[in-house]
Amino acid sequence: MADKGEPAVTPESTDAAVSGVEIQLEGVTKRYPGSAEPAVNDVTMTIPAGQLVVLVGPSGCGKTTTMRMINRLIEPTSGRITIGGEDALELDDVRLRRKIGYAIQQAGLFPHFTVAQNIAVVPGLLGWNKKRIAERVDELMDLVGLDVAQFRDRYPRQLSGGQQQRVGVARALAADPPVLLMDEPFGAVDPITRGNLQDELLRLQADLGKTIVFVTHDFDEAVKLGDRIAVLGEASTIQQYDTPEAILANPANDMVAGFVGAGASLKQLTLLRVRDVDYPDLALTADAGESPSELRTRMARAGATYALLVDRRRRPQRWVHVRNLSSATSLANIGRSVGDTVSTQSTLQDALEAILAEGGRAVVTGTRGEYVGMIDIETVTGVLAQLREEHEAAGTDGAGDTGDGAGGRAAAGDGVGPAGGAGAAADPGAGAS
Ligand SMILES: Nc1ncnc2c1ncn2[C@@H]1O[C@H](COP(=O)(O)OP(=O)(O)OP(=O)(O)O)[C@@H](O)[C@H]1O
Repeated sequence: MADKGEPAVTPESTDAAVSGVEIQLEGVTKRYPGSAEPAVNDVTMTIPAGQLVVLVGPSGCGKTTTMRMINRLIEPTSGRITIGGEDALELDDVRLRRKIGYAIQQAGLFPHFTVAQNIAVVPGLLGWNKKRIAERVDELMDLVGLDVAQFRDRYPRQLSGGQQQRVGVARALAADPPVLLMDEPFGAVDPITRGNLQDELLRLQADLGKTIVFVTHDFDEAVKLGDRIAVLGEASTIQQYDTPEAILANPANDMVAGFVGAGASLKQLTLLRVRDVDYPDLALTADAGESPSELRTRMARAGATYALLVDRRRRPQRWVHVRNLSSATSLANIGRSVGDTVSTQSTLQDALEAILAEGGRAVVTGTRGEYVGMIDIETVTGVLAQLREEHEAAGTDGAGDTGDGAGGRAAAGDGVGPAGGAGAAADPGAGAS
């Protein structure tokens, strides 16, 4: 039988060297002239040093206004903002530019400046010498994945949207500020480029450990990027400020639940990887050199209906059913090929897709593509149940999707092998490999 033990959830820690500083907003309000209602009303929040905090909320709720008060592009009407303990209002322009990088949608590049000149803007304002600027430009282009020789002297119009965004991020990082403000920086690019830019930002942040305030109205982007998410309502009132896991498991109110949307439990699966959970090593493996009769004996002894054929490097090749063996003279060409596999690096969301495509369980491969185990629907639903329990114990009642439908299906098949095959459910003890 498949192992029904509680899956251990052990998300890896992200121990970047922190170069960021804490930002505090205390009772910050912005009233635009002529408006009866404040655009931002009495916001108090702490953005911890070295974390990526996402401000997310509906259009017009005041996200941009809140962010732009941090770098004083907008002056607060009242309240206090400190950056690394210093009052933002008391920072002069030079210190402000050194401390805070700023990246916006469509990059906001100067069209008549080359890539290098765009990246060099802040270092130039700070009075760096030419050599130091040139070195920094090269270093940053490399950091954001732009080939120096190819792109240095191009103009923004000669770049794709994604390349422009990379230049925008490089420019924001130019003076190595501890704080980075990013206002929908990936809002104007196609979904694939957007996913790549998000991955790169996560990679960069793992190295840089900046304090990043990131504005978006895309909740999925917030879940993917945020160490913490602030869900904002009208006039930037904070509806919930917590980790993505906690918000997905326990939306604080109907507004947050609406924003989280359907499938909240399933979204949590993007936060965990296969290597974070216990998946059983259940398949009985064989290589093509073994004789069919030997394998049949081993399968009978283990009570297995299916065996997994692996190549010399233990990479999964095909599933062989016990009934394929009676007439076979060799294992070379029998069975059917292993379908979607997942790696230990895959997210549980990707694993779930493979499990569903494979009818209940999927083969897990290690870093060299070798067989390391099987992950099944019970493992995934067990993780969801455990996350829910943890968050229910910690907080308010969950308002999201419970994922019970998938849990109901999980009880159906215990056999090891390509589920959906008639023999799969009758596989009592495939423990050996
Ligand atoms: N310069 C301004 N003068 C007057 N009202 C403004 C000004 N800038 C923004 N507002 C108003 O303040 C409110 C908040 O705007 P803000 O741009 O901060 O929202 P947002 O959440 O960033 O919106 P979006 O997601 O659409 O960019 C809106 O009602 C907007 O109309």
